[in-house]
Order: sequence, then structure tokens, then C-alpha cells
Amino acid sequence: MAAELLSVEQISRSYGTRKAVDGVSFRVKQGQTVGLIGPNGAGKSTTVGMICGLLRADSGRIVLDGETVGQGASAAKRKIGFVPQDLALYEELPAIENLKLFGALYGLKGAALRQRCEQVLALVNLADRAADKPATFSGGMKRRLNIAAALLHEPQLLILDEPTVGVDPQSRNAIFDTLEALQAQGRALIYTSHYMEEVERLADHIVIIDHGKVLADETPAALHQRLPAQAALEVELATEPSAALLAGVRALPGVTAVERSGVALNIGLADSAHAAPVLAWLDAQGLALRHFATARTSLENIFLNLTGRSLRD
Ligand SMILES: Nc1ncnc2c1ncn2[C@@H]1O[C@H](COP(=O)(O)OP(=O)(O)OP(=O)(O)O)[C@@H](O)[C@H]1O
Repeated sequence: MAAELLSVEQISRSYGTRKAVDGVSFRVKQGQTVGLIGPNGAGKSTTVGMICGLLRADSGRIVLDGETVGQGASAAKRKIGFVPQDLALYEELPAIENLKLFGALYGLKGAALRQRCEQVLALVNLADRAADKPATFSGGMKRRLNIAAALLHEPQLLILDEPTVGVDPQSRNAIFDTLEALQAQGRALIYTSHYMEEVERLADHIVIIDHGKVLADETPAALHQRLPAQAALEVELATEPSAALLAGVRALPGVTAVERSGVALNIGLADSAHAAPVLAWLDAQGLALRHFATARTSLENIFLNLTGRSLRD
């Protein structure tokens, strides 16, 4: 079992009378990726701001590698790399010069600084753009340069606040490649997003946050088990099904829900193993199936399930 790296204990913070973060707790182990997910305004940025020591917590405690993180400089804070939502780059300075500036802030210099800048540029796949200015980069390339900057001091924990916002799909994949390479190196990550599929892809633990409170803190598999349907069967019939037929489908073993839209049926299943018997039953009713497909249900619906609201407007 991996050792604990970060412990966030009952942290809260208000802006005026608005409680942005209200008693949030979770843990990150060495080498673990924790996805922090919630809708806009849920309190994700405020939470990671407090972990990085950029924002003061009104109450609660944050312990990193055995040391309390507070405001001001501390050894604990040097173990964190932070990639903020708002990019902090000098647009007119070549990429490598941007990194040298950030590296100097961490006390790196000379050959060690140059070598480390080259290493992190290679890691984010920008080695061939070292001499180019961020002003000429796409949104995703800028984001990767920001990730490189946050890695210069070899932090144990990298925190990324919604790193795919404003990034095209191709660059998004390049960001994921970089993060997967960091995971393979054993680096711990906290990744905030309001896209469940991103968090599901990267995280081995998911913390769902809403109105400043933690609603769930589980592995993706455990979270999945909380969904009423584990798989879905989509069926398109040649003719509209009768009410009696729908009732018949609903009564089949393993069927958790049936939705009809014209000639299409969306059948929720407790397990994908129920798909074949359901199809056989439909066939036995003499119904012509024009098309069918099965899919594992996505975790996207879990937020709706927990709150009755959708993750995005
Ligand atoms: N500097 C601030 N002053 C006043 N209120 C703030 C400030 N920063 C955040 N808030 C409020 O605190 C709440 C939590 O905001 P926060 O930015 O932490 O949420 P978030 O989950 O990161 O959302 P987003 O995805 O939009 O960044 C929101 O209601 C927000 O309006």
C-alpha cells in the first residue's frame, strides 16, 4: 500500500458571506491521481488554491508529506507543482527562456537549470519548439509549457486546475500523454475538471464536490457500482413498441430501466451479461430489430444521480 502524501482535513473558506469550501477532506497517496470533479463554482479552484498555500483556509488543516502547509514559503510547498487555470507565461519570450525564469525562482542555475529545462520540455513534447515564443503556440501547447514550468523543481505532487479548458481535442490528447508519462514516473496528481470522462480516464480516485462539500470520495469502480445501470442496450425496432411490450422488457431479469423514443429503446442493465437474453426475448416476440448496440454506462450520470442536477448546464 502506497504511503500517504497529502491529507486535506476539513478545510473551509468563505468569500464574504459565501461559503466557497465547506469542510472538504480527502487524501492523496504517493503516486496516486485524484480527480476533483464538480460543476462551475463548486469550490475546486478554492480548494486547490488552499492546498498550494496561495489562499488561506479559514479552518481545517492540510498536511503534505508529514508537514502542515500554510501561507508563506515552506519546505512542504516546494513539493507541490501547480498549473493554474489562468496561464502565466511571457508570450514574447522563447519557451526555454520562460522556463529558465521559472527555474531561477526555484533557485536552479547554470548547467543544472539548462538541463532541467530541456528535460521538462522533452517530457511535455515541446523540445523542438524550445526557441519559439508562446505567442505562436496553440492553447494546448501553452498549457503544456505551463505544465513543464510546474515540474522544474521536481515536485512530488502536481496539481492541475482544469487543464483542458480552451484546448483543442488533439492538444487534449497530448496533455493526457504527458500526464500519463508523469503517472508512470510515480508522480502524484490532483486533476480538477468538470468533465467526468477526463477524470475517469486519469484518476484512480474521484472526489466529487458540489457547493463546497464532498459528495463522494471513491475509486471509479466503486462509484460505478452506485449507478443503477452498469450497462445499456440500445435497440432500434422496425415498428413502435406497444405499452405491453415495454412492460415485458421492464420485467426481464437484470433490466433496471427502459426509455422509449419512437422506435428506439434504451434499456438499462444491471450487468452487460443481461444484454444477450434481452435481445433473445425481443426476437422471440417476433419483433424485427433494425439495429442494436451495447455500451458500459458512463460515470457522467453519477453527478445527476447524486444531486438531481447535471454536471454542466
Ligand atoms: N475571489 C473571489 N471572491 C468572491 N467569491 C469568489 C472568489 N473566488 C471564488 N468565489 C466564489 O466561490 C465559489 C467557488 O468558486 P471556485 O472558483 O472555487 O469554484 P470552481 O469549482 O473552481 O469553479 P470553476 O470551475 O468555475 O473555476 C463560487 O461561488 C465563486 O463565485
